[in-house]
Amino acid sequence: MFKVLVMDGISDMGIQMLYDAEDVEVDKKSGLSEAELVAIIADYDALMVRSQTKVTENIMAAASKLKVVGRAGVGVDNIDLEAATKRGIVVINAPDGNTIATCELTFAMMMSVARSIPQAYKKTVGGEWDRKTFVGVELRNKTLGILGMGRIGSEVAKRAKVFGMDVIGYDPFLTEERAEKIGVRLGTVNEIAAQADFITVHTPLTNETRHIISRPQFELMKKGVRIVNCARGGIIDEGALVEAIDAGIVAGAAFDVFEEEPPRAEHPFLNNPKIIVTPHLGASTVEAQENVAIDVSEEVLHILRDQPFKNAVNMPPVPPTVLNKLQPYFGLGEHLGQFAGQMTDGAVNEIVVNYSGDLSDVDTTPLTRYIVKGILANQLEGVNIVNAMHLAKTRDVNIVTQKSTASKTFTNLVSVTLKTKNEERTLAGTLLSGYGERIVQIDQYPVDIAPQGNLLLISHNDKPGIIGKVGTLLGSNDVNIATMQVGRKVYGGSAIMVLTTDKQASKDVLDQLIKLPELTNVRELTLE
Ligand SMILES: NC(=O)c1ccc[n+]([C@@H]2O[C@H](COP(=O)([O-])OP(=O)(O)OC[C@H]3O[C@@H](n4cnc5c(N)ncnc54)[C@H](O)[C@@H]3O)[C@@H](O)[C@H]2O)c1
Ligand SMILES: O=C(O)[C@H](O)COP(=O)(O)O
Repeated sequence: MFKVLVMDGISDMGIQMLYDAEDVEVDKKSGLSEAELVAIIADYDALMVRSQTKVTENIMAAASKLKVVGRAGVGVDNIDLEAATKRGIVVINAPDGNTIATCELTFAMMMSVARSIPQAYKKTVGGEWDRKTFVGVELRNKTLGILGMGRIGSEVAKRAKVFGMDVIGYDPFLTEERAEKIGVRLGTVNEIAAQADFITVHTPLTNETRHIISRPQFELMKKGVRIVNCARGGIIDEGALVEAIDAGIVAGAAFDVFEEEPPRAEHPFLNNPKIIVTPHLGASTVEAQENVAIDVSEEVLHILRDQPFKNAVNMPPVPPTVLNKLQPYFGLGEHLGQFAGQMTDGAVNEIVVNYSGDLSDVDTTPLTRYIVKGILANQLEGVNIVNAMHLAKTRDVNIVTQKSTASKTFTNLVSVTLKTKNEERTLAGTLLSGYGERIVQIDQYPVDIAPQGNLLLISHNDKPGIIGKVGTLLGSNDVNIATMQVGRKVYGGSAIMVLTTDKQASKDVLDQLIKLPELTNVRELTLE
């Protein structure tokens, strides 16, 4: 039974599939401190949060069973991604579900700041009938500058066009073709600052976007500009904004998000009549909350059940077409890794993976993760496909991927070479239609082995009678041989023998084997 901890009031309707799942037990909690979470998190396989719960390194360190943190929303700045990756915890988000809700709040804020709706409301309910103070501006024929033209920025642009606005967009990843398609002119941050009547930001908060609008940009702005932030606190420099309002440059601002949330009582925005504020409500619609909770619940179930998932934040996304093609090879990749890792002595400093045939025209990075996982699992505990590459990097293991279109014999072939200071070992495998995974080469020897269970990898000198000797010795020690493969290049030269056995040979049996004069090496491998 998997235990899922659902925090932050995530929609009950959205997580219904978790309640319905027979292999899942759901606990709903909210408002827990870091210490309280640390105390209970070891019980859980999955944690689901919105933006309130900070999923810190301390929480991850205590989360011995945790496989996944699901963020029911877009921003993952409340989750320590590095700590999660290090521990092999998948972090997923729900990137699409709250786009429209946030876009619509942005418009509500833009119109509110254009017409001073909150200020007018406050006076009216206070008994004043003030029709002089609140003369606003229209959106029509105004220039809207948008920083960040992703999901939300693009939806804002579309609606702005309908309002008759001229839109300038800035986004390093926005191509001219796409900008043209959505009717947006491309501009730099400073061009937007100089030309816009309204500016709205829709980027994540990163080192590049922190204070992307600050004093130098406010100095370029037209008098009467209005500023909206429904993305993340810190993208716009809060102190510089207040200065620009005081200097008469900015006529009004609307903020849903703050550098520190919730803002302190003395925050300068809270008593400034030109600034309207909401408490991070962008995603707070019934529809958005249901959408994100459904999306994240589906993904959490996939991860808990070891099924493929798509929205991992701490792993590159895998397009469905690529996933469909690669998925059948994941088992082979992991077994090749386990086999190669166990047949190699010493610290691996380079892993060379060559994909040929059917696999040469697809992004094989996800498959490489399975191979690296298999290799490292021999030396390290807690390796999985999330942290495998990270662990390899922290151990200075160089990973080289090569592709070759033609495989002489097989329609697909994956070869793995491990290099250490003293040796270089190669293993190759294929997926045969109707036969499944096969290992077809060990170093220079052609073989045909199903990679599973207990294996004995024996190097020997090719002499008559040696197979019988090994068989007799194992039989007399009650180790039943299930299959046997012998590979050699030339008669009488060095050769290998690969046996699958029904049970593991004991240390004593391995010692007896290596004493046979024809054997040069004996190694026991276990594939899971
Ligand atoms: N207020 C809320 O409740 C709320 C709700 C949803 C999303 N958000 C926030 O809104 C932001 C945007 O969400 P989205 O779903 O559109 O994300 P998205 O990933 O679709 O779009 C972000 C865009 O920002 C662009 N970008 C990145 N760095 C940039 C830079 N230096 N300059 C300009 N553009 C840059 C990216 O190329 C991308 O196109 C996120 O920070 C998200 O957390 C807030
Ligand atoms: O990044 C997001 O998705 C928004 O900031 C929404 O956050 P919330 O889930 O706490 O409303």
